[in-house]
Order: sequence, then structure tokens, then C-alpha cells
Amino acid sequence: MSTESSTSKETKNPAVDGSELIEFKDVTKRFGSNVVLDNLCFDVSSGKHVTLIGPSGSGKTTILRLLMTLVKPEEGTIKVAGEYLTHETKNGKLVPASERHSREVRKNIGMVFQQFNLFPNMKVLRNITEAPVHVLGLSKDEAEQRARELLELVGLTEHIDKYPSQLSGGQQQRVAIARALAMRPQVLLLDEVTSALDPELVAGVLDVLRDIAHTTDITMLCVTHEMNFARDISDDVLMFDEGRVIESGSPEKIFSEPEHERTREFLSAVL
Ligand SMILES: Nc1ncnc2c1ncn2[C@@H]1O[C@H](COP(=O)(O)OP(=O)(O)OP(=O)(O)O)[C@@H](O)[C@H]1O
Repeated sequence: MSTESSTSKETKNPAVDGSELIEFKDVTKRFGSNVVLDNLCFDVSSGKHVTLIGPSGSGKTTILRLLMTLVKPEEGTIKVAGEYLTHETKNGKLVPASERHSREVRKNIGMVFQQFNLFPNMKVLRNITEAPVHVLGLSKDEAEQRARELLELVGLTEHIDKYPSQLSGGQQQRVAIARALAMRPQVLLLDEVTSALDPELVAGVLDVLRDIAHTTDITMLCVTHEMNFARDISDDVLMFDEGRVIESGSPEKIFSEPEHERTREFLSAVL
């Protein structure tokens, strides 16, 4: 992974050891006059787990929303697995990609949101098989086989025939994780996935994610306020402030020896 910003101190990570799966190049995102991301550059190598930390409003979720094409950048380009996501630069101009192209590239990405967003009228099994059948074209049997394996991974085999309303929030979130993985994405985006949970349910969900991080080769980009979790799973941590990466590095470096005063302030408030 590497990061840099043309307006901030360049921060390069030496651990660039794989192909870049996610590439942000000079990405600027504005909402009206609010510059939320400011000329942002960073890469995530295949198989790495990268956590975004920083104060509320610093632009972390916007990065995940850009990757999901829920919002589009005003400037700059984003590549996933070597393909431009929404725009490419031609002769110095941003040229939009076709919707079809964006949709294809997006298939590499799965996301788990703060709210679980399960289909309330479908049982657990069908929540997981729906997209693989209708988007990937898997047979019902193949999709169900995949769903059963994933339900075992997230520890919910015995709940396969329940509706979401019959599950706890933590169990629903574990279904949402299984549902995202059922599409076999190369990248898993996690957006504060435990924030909506009662405190006693948080550990179960984080344990499942730790397990996935340690036993699969999926690339993860994670926004979290759970610093111990970030420390456990991350290869790299990016500290955001006002839409820029102000510091990046291994969890040991960021959590034990932060260089930037804003990082120290942020960590002393959350740790
Ligand atoms: N759809 C939108 N329309 C207008 N402003 C938006 C929109 N989405 C985000 N913003 C603004 O962009 C800024 C960054 O928001 P973002 O959610 O990316 O921050 P964040 O770092 O994830 O914060 P938090 O930790 O609180 O979730 C905020 O000022 C927010 O109000």
C-alpha cells in the first residue's frame, strides 16, 4: 500500500509487495462547497487489510461510498483490479465509463454496512443466495452450497431457516457478512459494522471478521472505531483528517508511535 497527497507530507509505505487492487489517484470529492476528499492518492495491495481511522467527518465513509459507486468523484480516478471504476482520464479530461463497465468492476467489491440491510421478507438462506443466483447466474444448488459454507464460517448454521426479525442484531450482521462474501468479491468494505449493535453483540461479529481476515486472502478496507480490532487485523492503518491522509503505517507504528499531533489527539480521545 502507498499513500500520498499533493497537498500534504508524502507518506509512503514500504510494504508494497503485491499488485495494487485499489488505486485512488488525485481523487477530489465535494458536496457543494464542502471539500470532503482533497486530491487523495492511496493504493491497497491485493490481500492486504487496511483500516481507515480519523475524526468524524474526515471522509472515511465517502471513500467506501466512492468504491461502491454510490457517489462519484469530481476529480481524479479510481481503479479496482486494474480497471477504471467510474471515470478515466483521456487527454487530461475525465471521461465517464459506461454504467455496464462500472457494474462489472463493482462485482469485485462487497460491502457490509452499519445497518444490516437484509431483505426482511426472505429467510437467512435466501438472503445469501439471492444475489449469486440473480447477479452471478449461479444455479440454486451452487448458491445454496456456497451459502451453507458461509453460514458455517459465521456460526449461524442453525439459523438458516429464520427470518431476519427472528435474529439478534449481531446475528443479522453476520448474515450480512456471509451475504457479501457469497459474491466472492476480491475486496470487502466494512463500514463501522458494529456501530449499530448492542455492546454485548460486538465481540461476536468482530471475532467472525478476525477469522475471515486471518484465514482468507480477501482484501479488506475497513472503517472502524474499534481500535483493538484495527490493531488485530490491519496490515496498514491510514489516519485521515479533513479529507487527507496525514499519517499511515503499520498498526504498531500508528498506535504506539504516532508522529502527527492530530493522530495523537485522535487516539487519546478514542483509546
Ligand atoms: N450525501 C452527502 N451530501 C452532503 N454531504 C455529505 C454527504 N455524504 C457525506 N457528506 C459530508 O462529507 C463529510 C465526510 O463524511 P464521511 O461520512 O465520509 O465522514 P466519516 O469520516 O466517515 O465520518 P464518521 O466517522 O462520522 O462516519 C461530512 O462533512 C459529511 O457531512
